[in-house]
This record gives sequence, structure tokens and C-alpha cells, in this order.
Amino acid sequence: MGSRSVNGGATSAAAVDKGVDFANYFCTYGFLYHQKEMLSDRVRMDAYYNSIFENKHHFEGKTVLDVGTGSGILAIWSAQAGARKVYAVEATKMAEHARELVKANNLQDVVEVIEGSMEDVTLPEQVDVIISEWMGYFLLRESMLDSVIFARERWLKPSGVMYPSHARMWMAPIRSGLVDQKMNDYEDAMNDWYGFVNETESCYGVDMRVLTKQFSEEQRKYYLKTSMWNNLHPNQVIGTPVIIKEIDCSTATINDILTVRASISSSITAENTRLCGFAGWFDVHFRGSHENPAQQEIELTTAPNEDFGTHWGQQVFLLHPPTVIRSITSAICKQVLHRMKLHPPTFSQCLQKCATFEFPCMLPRPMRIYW
Ligand SMILES: C[S@@+](CC[C@H](N)C(=O)[O-])C[C@H]1O[C@@H](n2cnc3c(N)ncnc32)[C@H](O)[C@@H]1O
Repeated sequence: MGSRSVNGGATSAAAVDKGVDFANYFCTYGFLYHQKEMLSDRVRMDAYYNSIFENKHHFEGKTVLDVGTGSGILAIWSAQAGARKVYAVEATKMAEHARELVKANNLQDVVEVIEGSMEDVTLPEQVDVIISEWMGYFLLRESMLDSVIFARERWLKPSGVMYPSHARMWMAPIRSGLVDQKMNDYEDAMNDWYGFVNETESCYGVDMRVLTKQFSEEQRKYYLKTSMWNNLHPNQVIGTPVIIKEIDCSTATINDILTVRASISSSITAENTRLCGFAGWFDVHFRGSHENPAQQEIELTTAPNEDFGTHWGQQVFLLHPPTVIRSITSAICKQVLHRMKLHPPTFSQCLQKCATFEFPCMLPRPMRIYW
């Protein structure tokens, strides 16, 4: 996580400096193919569509701010649901396409597309609703929640409503063939290195063996200790999912989302399998606010699902080596022994201390989470 800085200087809320790859992040969103990928995610689209049109009372005659409008889809729906005025802020040139789309749908009198970073723009008024699709992989990876928090602090009326209103991160033990694949990849990389060392010595007279340990560590980090995107089948989840983070979008601060640290305790529910690691995913809810609740609460979940996967998939953290599970009790104990290098812990210790992950949030691409 980079250091934080205040952009614009007009407010007390601090903007997050997302580092040198920030330009790349915005570059991706400037392409229609990328917006199309999000617009084709039926689970995502249905959730936002239903959250707006099944809760029209939040929109009718109201002012709305769409943070990161992209193609303009959420701003257009807000206007169609009866908003009086929608400010649609977009940092990239996609703003031009959004403006065209708004006009083509005859909503230019309601939706005002503003090209600029949320942290820099000035609106003429405070708004009743902030809507945004800010979620990254495993919720906070590449997420723009910091910009949404910034917008909330600056532009949401005290009585205003956040769309979505709540978010949660989940983790669960899994089985996965990826654990073998990644070990094979690592071994291939090392075999290639040994060939390279021999060749360098015979062709060029330099002995590279002294760097073997460092190369191995580098490759282990890349292949074995890096989380990855995966679309899991529900039957790969072999234990009870647990919540590792809950965010109330109406009150969360940037400090609350800088890192996620959780000790998780999950019961293994499958037998005769392998504990290969953990999967992480998220859900968000559209509940309105305490004073102004939703008429229909809507959930958007990215949990493993046979029929309704999302472009977010799940984030997989593999354990090397995996643990063979014969019976449920021994599985948990063995795994804890392996991870914690303790002398036989008591069973309750096992249940409480299965694994600890630290998850640095909001880092730019490429998407890698080390643990
Ligand atoms: C995940 S996309 C969502 C696009 C659109 N709202 C949708 O639901 O299809 C996020 C968009 O927010 C924009 N964005 C991210 N951070 C921003 C910021 N600080 N200010 C303005 N736009 C931002 C990105 O360029 C991108 O187009």
C-alpha cells in the first residue's frame, strides 16, 4: 500500500495514492471491451438493476452521484428510476462514450457526465444517493472504495444512502488441482534453471550456482505463494465459509480498509479429500440506510456457484503441500500442526487457529497477493 496524500486540498478526507501503476489501472477502464466485460456479467448487472428498480423510492425526485460511471449504466438506470439529477463522474475518456450513451437514451437533461477524478471534481450540491460499482477482486483488490469514501465524506447529505450499503469478505477451505499444477510449474522453472546454470558454465565460463537459492525463493513466491483468480465449483469448498471482514459503506474509513487481517476458524465438512488451500470471495448488500431502508434488500454474491459465476470469480490461496484428509478431526489437527509448527495443540486450539492471512488492499495490477 502506498502512502496517502490529499488531492485537491478542499476536504478533510484523504485520498489514497495508488502508486505508479495508477495510470495503467485507468488505462484499462478507458477501453470499451473492458466495460463490455462488466456489462456482460449478469449477476452483477441483475443485482444493480434490481437494487435500483425495486427501490425506486430512493431515486424518485432525488439527486444521485455515480462514482466511476464507466459506460454510464448506473447513472442511466438511476435517471430511468426517476432521479431529478444524476452526476456521473468518470476519470477516463470513457466519459465521452457515457455522454453519447446518455444522449442516445434521451437522458441528457438529467444525467451530467463529468470527466475527472472523483477526488478533484466539484459538484454544485450535495446528493441523496451515492451509487458505485467499486468492488475489485476479493472485494478490495484494485478496489476504488477509497474514492467512494472520499465522495461520501464530501458530497453525501447526512440523510443520504449508499448503493451498495454493506460488503463482506469470505474465506473457506478448498480442494483444488491447482495445487499440483503450481508445484509442477515451480519444478519446471527449477529444472530450467539447472539447465541454464550448466549451459552458462560450459558456454561462457561463469558458475551461476551461487544464485540457485535466490532464484528458487523468487520462483516459490511466484508459483506457490501468490494467490490467483479461479472460478471454483461449489463442491470444491470442503469446509464452512467464514466472514473475515465486514464493511458498512456509510461509515467505513480509509483506515478501516487499508489491510485485512483475520484468523480464521473453519470446520472441515468433507472426508477423504485434500485441504489444498483457501478461497476468498465477497458479497455486497443494498439495504439503504437505517433511517431510509430499502424496500427490497438485494444481495450480490461472488461465492462459488455452478450456474451463476461472476467476472470476479474467487481468489485462491494455496497451501504447499496440501493435507490429506481422512477423517474430519485428524484433518484439522494435522493442518494446524503443519502450519503452526506447534507440538501437539489441543483440539480447541486447532479449531481456533487454522490459518492467518494478511491481505494488502487496493494494490495496482498485476494482481498478486502474497502471504
Ligand atoms: C468497475 S468500473 C464500473 C463502471 C460502471 N459504473 C459500471 O458499473 O459498469 C469502475 C469505473 O470507475 C472509474 N474510476 C475509478 N476510480 C475513479 C475515480 N477516483 N474517479 C473517477 N472515476 C474512477 C474507472 O475508470 C472505471 O470506469
